[in-house]
Formats: sequence, C-alpha cells, structure tokens
Amino acid sequence: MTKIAIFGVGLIGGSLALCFKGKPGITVVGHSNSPRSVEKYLKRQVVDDATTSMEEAAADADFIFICVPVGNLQEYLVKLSKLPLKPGCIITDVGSTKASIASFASKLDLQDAYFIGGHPMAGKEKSGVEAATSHLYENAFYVLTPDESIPPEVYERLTKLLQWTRAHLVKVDPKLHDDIVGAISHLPHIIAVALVNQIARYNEKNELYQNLAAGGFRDITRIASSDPVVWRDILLDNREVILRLLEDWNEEIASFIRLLKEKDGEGIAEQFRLSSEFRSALPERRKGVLTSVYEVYVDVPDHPGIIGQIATLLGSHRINLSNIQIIESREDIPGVLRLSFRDEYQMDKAIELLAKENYTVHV
Ligand SMILES: NC(=O)c1ccc[n+]([C@@H]2O[C@H](COP(=O)([O-])OP(=O)(O)OC[C@H]3O[C@@H](n4cnc5c(N)ncnc54)[C@H](O)[C@@H]3O)[C@@H](O)[C@H]2O)c1
Ligand SMILES: O=C(O)C(=O)C[C@]1(C(=O)O)C=C[C@@H](O)C=C1
Repeated sequence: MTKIAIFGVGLIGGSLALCFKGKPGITVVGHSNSPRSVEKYLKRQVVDDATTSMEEAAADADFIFICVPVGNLQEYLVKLSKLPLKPGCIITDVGSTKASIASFASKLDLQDAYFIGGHPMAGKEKSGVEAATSHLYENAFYVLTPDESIPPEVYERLTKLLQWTRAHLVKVDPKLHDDIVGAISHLPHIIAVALVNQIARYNEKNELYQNLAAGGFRDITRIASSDPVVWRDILLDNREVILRLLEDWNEEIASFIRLLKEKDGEGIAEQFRLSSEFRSALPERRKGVLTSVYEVYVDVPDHPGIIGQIATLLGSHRINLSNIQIIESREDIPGVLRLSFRDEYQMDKAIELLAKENYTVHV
C-alpha cells in the first residue's frame, strides 16, 4: 500500500487528496491540528483517515504533501525532519512561492527523506476543504523544483504519483518560478484587490457603483476574493520580486496617463491591439489561463423556469453541469446563463444540444 499524508487539507490539499483517494493501492491520511477539521475531512470523505497527530500521519508515509500557507511551510518541514520517517519518503509542498522553501530545505537534514518543491498552477478564489474538487488540476501546469541532489528515480516516483492529478508536470528553477509567478499571479492579485478597494471607497458615497458593476468588473476582480492569510504569506515571501514588478506596473499606468493627457487615440488603441494579440495567443481551454473551467454562455429569455428547463434538457442527455449562473437578468432584458462543465467533452455535447434546441450559445 502507498501511503500519502496530507498536511493542511484545504482547497489545494483537499483537491490533491481527492485525486489520490480510491486509486489502486493508495491510502490517504489527512492531518490538522484541530480535531474539528479532522472530523470534517472524514465526514466529507476527502481522505481515508485523518488525525491531529503529526507523528501518526507521517509514520510510514511514502509521500508527504505540505499544503499549509507559505508562512508555515518551513515550520512543518522542520517538524517533519525530526520525526522517524520511512526511508526514501518524498516530502513535497504546494506553496505559491518556491525560492525560499527550496533554499531552506537544502540546508535541512532530512535524513533518508527527500524534499522536492511543488506548485500546482490551479486554484480558486475560494478556500477550505469545502472548495476542494478532484478535477482542479486537470490540464493545469504543475511546477516541480527538484535540486541536483534528487536522484532521478526519486523524481520519477513523484511524477508517477502526480499523474493522478492529470496536470502537466514541468521542472522549473525556484527563483525563475518566483519571477514568473510573481508576474502572472501575484501582481494580478494585488491589482484586483487595489481596484476593488478603490471602487468600494467610491461606492460608500454612491451605491450606484456597485449596482452598475457588470461583466468587466467581475472578470478582472474575481481573485480579489482570495484568502487573506494565504495571500499575505505569498506576497511577503515574494516581496522583492513583487516590488520590482510594481515599479514596472507604475510605468505602465504612467504611460496610460500620458496617452490620455496627450489625447493620443492611436496610442491607446495600440495598447489594446498589443494586449489582445498576446492574450489570443494563450491556449484557449487550458485551465488557469482564459477559463478556469469549461464554460459557455447561453442567451435566455427572462422567464420563470428557464434554468430548470436547460438543466433538465442537459441532464436528460447525461451531460453533467458543474455550475450554472445567471449573469444578467433584468426586466425586459434577455438574461445570459453561464454554464460550466467538468471537461471539454461534456461542454461540446451541451453546445450541440443547445444549438439544436435553437438557443444562442457563445463559447
Ligand atoms: N488558493 C490557490 O489558488 C492556490 C493555488 C496553488 C497553490 N496554493 C498554495 O497552497 C497552499 C494552501 O492554500 P489553499 O488555497 O489550499 O488554502 P486553504 O486555506 O484552503 O487551506 C490551507 C490549509 O492549511 C491549514 N492551515 C491554515 N493555517 C495554518 C497554520 N497556521 N498552521 C497549520 N495549518 C494551517 C488550514 O486549516 C487548511 O487546511 C498555500 O501555500 C498556497 O500558497 C494556493
Ligand atoms: O484561479 C484562481 O483563483 C487563482 O488564483 C489561481 C492561481 C493564479 O493566480 O492563477 C493562484 C495562486 C496560485 O498559486 C496558482 C494559481
């Protein structure tokens, strides 16, 4: 039996547990310091077993995943290094920064265990085990940062296990990881939060701001609802990279200010052309880039029961919806439904069926 121990069964740890649980020859044990969390993991059947004892969770584990906030990773690694671990045990983490933990691990005596840093490039603005899903990592990139001391056989053992996530595994140097992820993940989170807080201030004086906020605001600000503690730790840990990126950001904004002051319409349009060109070169359906799930939009007349009708139509053809949401539904204005699916196959089946029933579908 392969034993996997997961420390911190939240969104990321819980989703990993769901990828591994029930797979042949695998048993998954979850750890939390809190007895109530342990009870919750078991009740939600995310793990096979759960405990508040670190020693018990780690004993005989073949793989240990540390899935706690970045600020707690080092403390967990130290505690684990003092426990009697199974020889050859692979310890990995899922932290959104990689340089500091890689450097820390390289100086720690892990005896017969190995540390390989990891970071799945998929997530959500929601946190906790309640938000965990077995398909979170499907098609996403999953970064691994083995150093030169890791024998190829050990690295292969981890990559073999991670096949269950259906993610694309990619080796990246930890510092390079932090530079790139700082730009494509950490900076956007700061921008989203700053933007929401700016608008929230205006809204205190006039609630029309909130009422008129539509798709544009929603699309750029979803990640502003992310977990405060998780993000506090990420930003502090990648502080130097992010400070550099924010200086570049100030320059981008300053150049927009210049274009507006100079009424340079061609310059403004050029900025939009450039961004659109880069964005359309991104792979359309890869998780974590343009869509976090497989989604389509359906124009619907605003009348009672329409959601039920569509859900029933799809259900009767065995198409599984993972989410359904009304984007806009006001008196006399046709609404738009956002339908989300687990995979491309389900989505394509739905598009075909809805088109046959004369619905207007936007992909
Ligand atoms: N949220 C994302 O989109 C995302 C994506 C990839 C990686 N990550 C990384 O994954 C890790 C976990 O993030 P998450 O989104 O699953 O968060 P989460 O809040 O859903 O889960 C965190 C888990 O750690 C536990 N925990 C929290 N504080 C703790 C503490 N002080 N000591 C011990 N345990 C503690 C919680 O009980 C929970 O089980 C973080 O390191 C984060 O950087 C997050
Ligand atoms: O989709 C989201 O909500 C995310 O924030 C996921 C996201 C990202 O920025 O893309 C966030 C943090 C990670 O460490 C990896 C992925």
